[in-house]
Amino acid sequence: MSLKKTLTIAGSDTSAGAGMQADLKTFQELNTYGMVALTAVVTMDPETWGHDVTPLPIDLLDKQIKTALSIGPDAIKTGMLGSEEIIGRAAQAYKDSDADFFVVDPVMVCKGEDEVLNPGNTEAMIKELLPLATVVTPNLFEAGQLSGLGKLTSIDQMKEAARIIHERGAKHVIIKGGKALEGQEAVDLYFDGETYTLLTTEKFQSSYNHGAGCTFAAATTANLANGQSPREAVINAKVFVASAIKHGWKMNDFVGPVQHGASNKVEKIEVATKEV
Ligand SMILES: Nc1ncnc2c1ncn2[C@@H]1O[C@H](COP(=O)(O)OP(=O)(O)O)[C@@H](O)[C@H]1O
Ligand SMILES: Cc1ncc(COP(=O)(O)O)c(C=O)c1O
Ligand SMILES: [Mg+2]
Repeated sequence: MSLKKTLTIAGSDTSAGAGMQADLKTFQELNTYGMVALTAVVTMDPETWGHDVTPLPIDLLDKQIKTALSIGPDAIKTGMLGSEEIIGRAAQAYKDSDADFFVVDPVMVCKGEDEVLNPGNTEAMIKELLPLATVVTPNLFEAGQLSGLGKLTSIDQMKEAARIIHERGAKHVIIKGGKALEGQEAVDLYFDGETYTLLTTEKFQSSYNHGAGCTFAAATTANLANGQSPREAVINAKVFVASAIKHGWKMNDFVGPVQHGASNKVEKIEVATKEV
């Protein structure tokens, strides 16, 4: 049987835990043929690990998308897009493709929420990406922005945010409580337009989880391409990422990436589900 093809439109994280590197590693672990159209390159200052984002020329992105679409991806994922123009290109790429699935990881900032957002990007994601999304995978902060509710701190607020994001066109919404939601467990909320389901694992160490979000969305993309329903795809993506976080490792004094292959090679973490 031939492999399903998965395409990420995303940035390069030179430290290789997140971004298109995480996507490709995950696509490979989950038995798809992973492809990339690169938007930007993120480099780090070795002394401070301060991030520097260098966008690629837009015509180079256009050429990559044209090449990748000619190969025929079955599912497309977006990661760091960075500008309204690129958000528009990602939306158009999905429309121009024959892909059946579009997974939008609405990356707004790399880590934390202390950086200034570009409000134009959020507006463009709401207008151009959400109406096309098979699944959208915001973290707590991004869900607050996409819903317009601001800071979210409870499951009830996450449900309200998921309802609004669904109303804005995303067919399936998963809000990652993850490391940001208080408590002993890592809780994500899944909404399919009818039912709210909590997906829960133990909360593992939070120091070495760089790339968790990208890995989760990439696993969802590969699972959809391989025929899983959106519900199965997100549950199994959480198995994949929770295992990767448990076995995350210290890279240097600043960062530790998840271990993308842990679910296949070390252990599979169980995910509990509960309707709320
Ligand atoms: N410390 C942790 N232990 C277990 N799971 C976690 C932990 N931190 C995040 N996760 C899970 O990893 C996935 C990615 O979430 P998160 O790290 O919040 O995303 P992002 O990297 O986009 O901010 C979610 O399924 C979340 O619940
Ligand atoms: C290129 C790129 N994309 C996406 C992200 C977001 O990563 P995460 O999976 O931690 O949300 C980062 C963070 O460093 C990045 O460098
Ligand atoms: Mg993220």
